Parts: sequence; structure tokens; C-alpha cells
Amino acid sequence: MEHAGCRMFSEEVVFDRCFGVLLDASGFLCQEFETVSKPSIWELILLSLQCLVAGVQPKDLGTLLLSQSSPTMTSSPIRNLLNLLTDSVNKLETACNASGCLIPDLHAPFTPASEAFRANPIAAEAASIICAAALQMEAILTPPNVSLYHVVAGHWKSAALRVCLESNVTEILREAGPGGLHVNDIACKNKQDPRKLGRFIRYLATHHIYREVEPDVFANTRISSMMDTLKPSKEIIDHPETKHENTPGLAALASHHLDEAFKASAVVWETLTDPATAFSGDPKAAPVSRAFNIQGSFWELLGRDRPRARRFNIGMQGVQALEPVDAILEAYDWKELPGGSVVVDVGGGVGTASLVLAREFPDLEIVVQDLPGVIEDAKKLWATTMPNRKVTLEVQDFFNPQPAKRDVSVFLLKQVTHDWSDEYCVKFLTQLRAAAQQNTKLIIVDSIVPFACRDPSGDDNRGIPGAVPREAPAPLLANYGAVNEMSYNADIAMFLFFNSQERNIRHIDELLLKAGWSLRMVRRQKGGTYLHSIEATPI
Ligand SMILES: C[S@@+](CC[C@H](N)C(=O)[O-])C[C@H]1O[C@@H](n2cnc3c(N)ncnc32)[C@H](O)[C@@H]1O
Repeated sequence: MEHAGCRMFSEEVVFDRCFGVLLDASGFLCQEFETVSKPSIWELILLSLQCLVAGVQPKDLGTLLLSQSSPTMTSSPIRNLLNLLTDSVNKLETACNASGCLIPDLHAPFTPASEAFRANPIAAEAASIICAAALQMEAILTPPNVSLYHVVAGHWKSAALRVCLESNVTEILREAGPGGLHVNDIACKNKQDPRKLGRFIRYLATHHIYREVEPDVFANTRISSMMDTLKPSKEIIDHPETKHENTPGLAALASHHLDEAFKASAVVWETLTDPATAFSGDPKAAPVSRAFNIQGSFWELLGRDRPRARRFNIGMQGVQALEPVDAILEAYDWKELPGGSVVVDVGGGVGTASLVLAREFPDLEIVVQDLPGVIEDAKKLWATTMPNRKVTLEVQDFFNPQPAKRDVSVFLLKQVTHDWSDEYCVKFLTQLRAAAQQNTKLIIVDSIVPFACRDPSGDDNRGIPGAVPREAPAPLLANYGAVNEMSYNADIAMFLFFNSQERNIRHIDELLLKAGWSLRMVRRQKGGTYLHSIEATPI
């Protein structure tokens, strides 16, 4: 007997229905979830009663039983990922509520505030786990041919992005606001064919870079806003040659990668199979030289192409700006050095890192070494920034022997080794070893590429402190997967441009040993920086 709005059952009906539901649900579980160990009879009775009252079908009872994940039941991989997701979303929301930070809105432009939540390590870690779990779930469930084509078609997406970046779609859409703009109006401004342009924007909107607000009307997302030069669209459409001047630099960097790196990528296989370049470590054997048909290195290409050189420099300044200026202070326990200790910043550029050390540690004797033109620029910089600080700004090719009679406490090599292939690195590391005393430290500051699997070397007998990075919880990839992709991107870029590479910790260890140095510890820097510090001593 049933009333409107509520159900009334006689005892017999309850028993019959319970029993029926129980039988059906057990059958369903046996058929559909063969790997699941059997729930107890009491769990089944309780849940079947709940189902009966709620009007749930036996098939759904099976699913419900799984979701309640009794300790006796084995979880599926996607259920494990879902649990990680749920747990991490809880942690992220709690951390954001406590700090007053917002979880970013995909449809709002990037601002420093939109990323502020990452300053809290618990929130940052939770966000990484959520991304890694979601991507792994996607890899499990997306048809494998589609997954493969995410990568096969990578260069088509790059081509679409280049079209939008170079034709200033982001700036035009910024001016249109969140309601977006019809593709005909976008094309009218950037002088493109709307039927072609719309297809590229839609392709990117399918990956959350831009948003199709209504058919053929597009708006920016937080991701596309990263390409914004923040200049009026008319100005950069009329004067493309100065588009990147006085900008944050990420658009310049992306433009450089979508141009030179894109073209170099097209000839990677040819470079690896040509006997003249396949096993060479020469910078002139990099794919970029083949792509642009030049005999020299990438530097020579830039030397004869001013606009590309200018864009590259603006992009590099943008990358440098992402790195906290004071990160060098965490690279070594500088305060343990007695007053008068000599720190040599090898290939130190204009001395950006040394300026920080000179300010914080007035008693250190600092030497910045680089090639002649760079040292000229360094002199100008130090004269204006720290006119009263005694510093040695020295022209020194690091492939040559170091000046004799200098008792060096620390040789610092910041972002130098990744510019060179192994054979060249061994040459300059050997020169530094020849000039080292037994107590000299070598500090290499560079990125360290993580393995995509768990690294057992933390447990080996040598136990190098810091050698193994923080690893993601199982069943995630130990390196957190594609959310942590930037160091692999950088590695491939170093190959394309310089025939060099970013290295993993075992590779760095081997390189040091070949040049007479012994790896002692790794200082993993905090705060999202991609640079870490490797300390070595003479063997
Ligand atoms: C990527 S930059 C790093 C600069 C600096 N260490 C920093 O982190 O800001 C590499 C530096 O190595 C310098 N360099 C390249 N070849 C060199 C050589 N043979 N001898 C000395 N310096 C060199 C370059 O001029 C450049 O300043």
C-alpha cells in the first residue's frame, strides 16, 4: 500500500523485497565485480533495506556497495584515484578557507592573486595530486587512440596556438571582456580569414585555452591570458616588431618556442640519424642549426637575426623573473664560510646571483667570471647597483685553466651545465677540479630531472641527502605526471637549441665523477622554483 509522498510496506512485502534485492544485488556483484571480495551478509541486509526504502535498483546496490568501500573490498584503480582526488580536494579547500585564498577561476584572467594559494605547501601539494590523479584517470578512460593523438597532434595544437599568439587574439579578447567576441569581429581586427581563424581558436577552446561562449563567439580563459602582452591590440597589430618590448616575457618566450623550437622539432629524427650529428655533443650539431640551415650554433643564428635575438632575450628575462631573486641564498650554507672566503661565480653572466651574495655577505670575496662582452655589461651593472662593493669581474673562458694561486672556497656554476653536452661539461668541470683545494666546494645550481618511476637510490648505501625528490603517492606517477612537465620540456628545448640537456641525479653523479668530483648532497629549493643545488667536493 503506497500513499502519495511516502511508502508503506507490510512485513511480508519488506521481507520479499529485501530478499529479492539481496539476491539480485549478490548476483550482480558476482557477475560484474568478479575481483571484489564478498561483502558480509549484514552489510548486504543493511544496504538492501536502505535501497528498498530509497527505491534503488539492485544493479545500483552493487555500485553502492563498492562505493562504500568496505575494508574487505578491493578498490579499482579509478576508485583509488577518486579517493585521492576527494581527499586532496578536501585538503585544498580547507587550506584555502584558512588562508582566505581563492581556488582559481578558469574563466577569469591570470593575476598573481589567482595563484596565491600555491604559497601554502599543503594547498600546493593537494593541487599537484589532484592534477596528477585527474590526468591518470583520463589516461585510463580515454580511448587509447585518442590519447595517442593528443601527442601525435601536439604540433597541430602548437600551430593553432602560434596563429592565435601571432595574430594577437588574446589581446583582442581581453578588450572584448568576458562576454567574448564573434570570430568575424576578431578577424576584422587582426586581418585574418574568419573561417580559418575560428577553427584554430575552437581547437584550443577544446583544451580550455580560450572558451567558446556561444557558437563562434570566443573569450579568454586564465590559460590564454598568460599570452597577454597587456598592450592595446591596435598597437601590437600595427607594430608587431615591438610587441614584446616592456612586457612580462611569457608571450615572447612562447613565441620563440612556437617558432625556432617548433621548426627544430621537425628535424629531430633527421639529426639523430645523420652520422654527422647522431653521436655528436657539438652545439653546432643541434637540430636548430639543421632547421635553419646554418653551420654555426644557435648563438650565431641569433647574432644575425636581431628581431629573434630581441624576442629571445625578453623571453629569458621573463623566465629569470619567475625565479625568486634570493633563491641563491638557499643553494648553500653561505654563512658557514669564514670572512674573506673566495666564491667564484663561473659563467656568472652579469653576476645576478653574486649581487645577492655580495649584499647578504659583505665579508665574502666575490669573483664573477664570463666572456668579454658579458663582463663589460657586468661592470656597468655593478657600478650602478653596488658601487662601493669590492668585487672581481673577470674575463675567463671556463674551458681554460683557472688563474693560479687562488684559494677558492666555492666554485658556483648556476645554469651553466645544462647549456653543454657531457663532453664539454667534463672539460670545464675538470678545469675547476684542477684549481680546487681539498676543501673547495663545487655548487651546481640547475634543474634536476626526476624519474617517471620511484627512485630507490634514496635507500642505497651512499644515501646522498636530498638525492630523491618528493614522490607522489601511489598509484600516481612518482613525478606527478604531466603537471610536473616543465623540466622535461626544458630538457628537450636544451637539446633542440644547444645539443645539451637537463640531467637526472644519476647522470649528474656520473658527470661529476668523470671530472674528479664527488656528489655530497642535493638541496631541494622551496617555493616552486625549478632550480636545485648540487654540492660536490674533490675526490
Ligand atoms: C645561462 S647563462 C647563466 C648566467 C648566470 N650564471 C646566471 O645564472 O644568471 C650561461 C652563461 O655562461 C656564459 N658562458 C658561455 N660560454 C662560456 C665560456 N666558454 N666561458 C665563460 N662563460 C661562458 C655565458 O656568457 C652566460 O653568461
